[in-house]
Amino acid sequence: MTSLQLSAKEEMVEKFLDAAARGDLSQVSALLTRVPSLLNQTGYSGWTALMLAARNGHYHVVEGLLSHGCDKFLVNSSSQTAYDVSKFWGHRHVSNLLSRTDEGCQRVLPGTDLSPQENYFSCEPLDRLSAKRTDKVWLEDRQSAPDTVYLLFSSLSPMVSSSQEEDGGAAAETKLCRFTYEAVKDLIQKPSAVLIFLGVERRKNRSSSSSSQEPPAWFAISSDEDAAELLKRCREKSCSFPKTPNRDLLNLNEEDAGVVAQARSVLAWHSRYSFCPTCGSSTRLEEGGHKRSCLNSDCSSLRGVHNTCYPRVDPVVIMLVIHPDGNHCLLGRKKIFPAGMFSCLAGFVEPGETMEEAVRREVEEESGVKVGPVQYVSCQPWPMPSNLMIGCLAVAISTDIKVDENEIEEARWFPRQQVIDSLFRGARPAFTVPPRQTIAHQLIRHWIHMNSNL
Ligand SMILES: NC(=O)C1=CN([C@@H]2O[C@H](COP(=O)(O)OP(=O)(O)OC[C@H]3O[C@@H](n4cnc5c(N)ncnc54)[C@H](O)[C@@H]3O)[C@@H](O)[C@H]2O)C=CC1
Ligand SMILES: [Mg+2]
Ligand SMILES: [Mg+2]
Ligand SMILES: [Mg+2]
Ligand SMILES: [Zn+2]
Repeated sequence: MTSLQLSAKEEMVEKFLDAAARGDLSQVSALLTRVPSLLNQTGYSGWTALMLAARNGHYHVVEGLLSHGCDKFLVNSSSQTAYDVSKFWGHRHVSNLLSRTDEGCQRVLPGTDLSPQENYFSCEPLDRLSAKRTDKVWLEDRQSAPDTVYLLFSSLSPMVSSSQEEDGGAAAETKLCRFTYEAVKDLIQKPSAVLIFLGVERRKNRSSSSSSQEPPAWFAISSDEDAAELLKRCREKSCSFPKTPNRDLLNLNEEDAGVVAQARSVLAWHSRYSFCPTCGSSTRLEEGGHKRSCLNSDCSSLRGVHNTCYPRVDPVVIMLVIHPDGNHCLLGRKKIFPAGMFSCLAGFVEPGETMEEAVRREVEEESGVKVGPVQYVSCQPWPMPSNLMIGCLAVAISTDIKVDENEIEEARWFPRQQVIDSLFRGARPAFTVPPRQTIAHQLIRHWIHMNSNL
């Protein structure tokens, strides 16, 4: 392609984007009829036509672009979708249009913003088929099927392969290494191995007529064989078992992260509950690795249903506390945080406590601030080892800060503008927010978007 042709093409893209930004629906439609490939193009700014129309509140252009089938989940360099942009600039009619995912659901829950909250570790690419966990014959059959996928874990880390940037920079992408039955069957047979049935792949195209064949099943195996020996099984050179899961497991794609959220939590439970918590006897793995039953026939855990036999989940509340003036939020830092980073306060829910009370107690314990209303926003599985992070917004009813120095090094009220600078502009922010994969980041973002039209 000559430079002349290239610039003509670029000119066409800019013309199209300009029409969308100005709200000129007839020009947008005319250009799309001539050049349909313009639909999801980005210009110099990195914004699509949908983002620009959403930025300026042009409802009919947004509607027109959606009817042409444009991709509403594309993001700009600040990781904002068109929906985020319209919410930020207060164009509620446009954000409602962009968030409409299922008209039927909105009739049942009127007024609810049903745009999916996409927290990292929350994606469910597998159908867990929990009813099949007790079907030993089916499980054994799936174990040895040629299309079955195995993930290999060592010390609670999955084997991954990382592609490096060409200039030797940071790891660009981390992928789970997948193995066949033939490649790992010797490991499965070892008595120390722990095997977990994770589920079967969800069919992408449900109407597909080739559905008589079962979709591939996925298993996780934890092995105590030497990690260096295990790595020799992988053909890719760049494979490893990450050493710092809190950091390294955040570079997976969303689907792999969703699978790891389940596998790592269940394996962590096995590694911590080797013996029966009720009587201390040995236990046996059952139900595709989702249950441990006591081998002592007199044990009371064998009578009735006992939660000690099933993988545990620890609920944790995590909250963004908003100042009574509506314009500041409370963030704190632990000593272990990277320099300059502040995050939402968080704490384990205690027995016999509601989520709202846990929010009020933890905030007061850690910062001395009293909290009134609490509102649930979204949640996130956090497999270090098995937390469910329950994300809330909360409104403060007192503002003096007195930190619990055992847990928090510093807590401060941050003005909205400083938070916006940290999230989006980042030239010289007063502080840094946690990475986008954390629900803490998403809660802070949610508050900024929610209030952008005040
Ligand atoms: N995904 C995210 O955005 C974030 C995730 N987290 C996670 O939330 C967890 C809880 O937050 P913290 O502020 O540390 O809680 P916290 O404020 O309740 O304090 C932790 C202390 O509580 C005690 N504790 C009570 N129940 C516990 C349990 N079930 N397991 C372990 N310790 C327990 C221990 O003494 C521990 O040192 C962290 O471990 C961290 O992994 C925390 C902040 C952000
Ligand atoms: Mg805490
Ligand atoms: Mg605490
Ligand atoms: Mg606590
Ligand atoms: Zn027992």
